[in-house]
Amino acid sequence: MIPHYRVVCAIIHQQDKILAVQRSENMKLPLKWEFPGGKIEPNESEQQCIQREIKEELDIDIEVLQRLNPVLHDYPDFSIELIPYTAKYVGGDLKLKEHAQHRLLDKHELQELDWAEADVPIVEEYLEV
Ligand SMILES: Nc1nc2c([nH]c(=O)n2[C@H]2C[C@H](O)[C@@H](COP(=O)(O)OP(=O)(O)OP(=O)(O)O)O2)c(=O)[nH]1
Repeated sequence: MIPHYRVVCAIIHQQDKILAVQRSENMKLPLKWEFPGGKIEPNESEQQCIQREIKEELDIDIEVLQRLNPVLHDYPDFSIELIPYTAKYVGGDLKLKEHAQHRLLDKHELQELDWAEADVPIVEEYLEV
């Protein structure tokens, strides 16, 4: 049986820009772009998870806004339910703890990145909102 993960990610707006982060070479899905977030821990709500992960990975504070449609995706060695939330940057200096780099992009630039496969439908839905 391959593992299944429930993962929450945040589409964070900072003024008119959206934050994307690139996975490091030593992570799974190396160098793919994603929205910051991570696996839900036992007894944790989706909103608690996203607040915790954003603090751990980026050391910034966000206000969580709206839940978008989750995506189910099968990678060759694991499967995920990826649950996106829109969010607003509220403060703190961004420090990357795990990722290779970050970019703040205009909405129309999002499709130029090499996204993790599970993120592709999320980017597409977000561009329609
Ligand atoms: N955080 C995040 N993870 C994503 C996205 N898209 C996507 O396929 N994933 C995958 C990558 C990871 O395997 C998993 C999220 O787990 P995680 O962020 O806690 O990853 P991790 O550090 O545990 O990674 P690893 O140690 O297992 O290599 O979901 C996304 O947009 N955001």
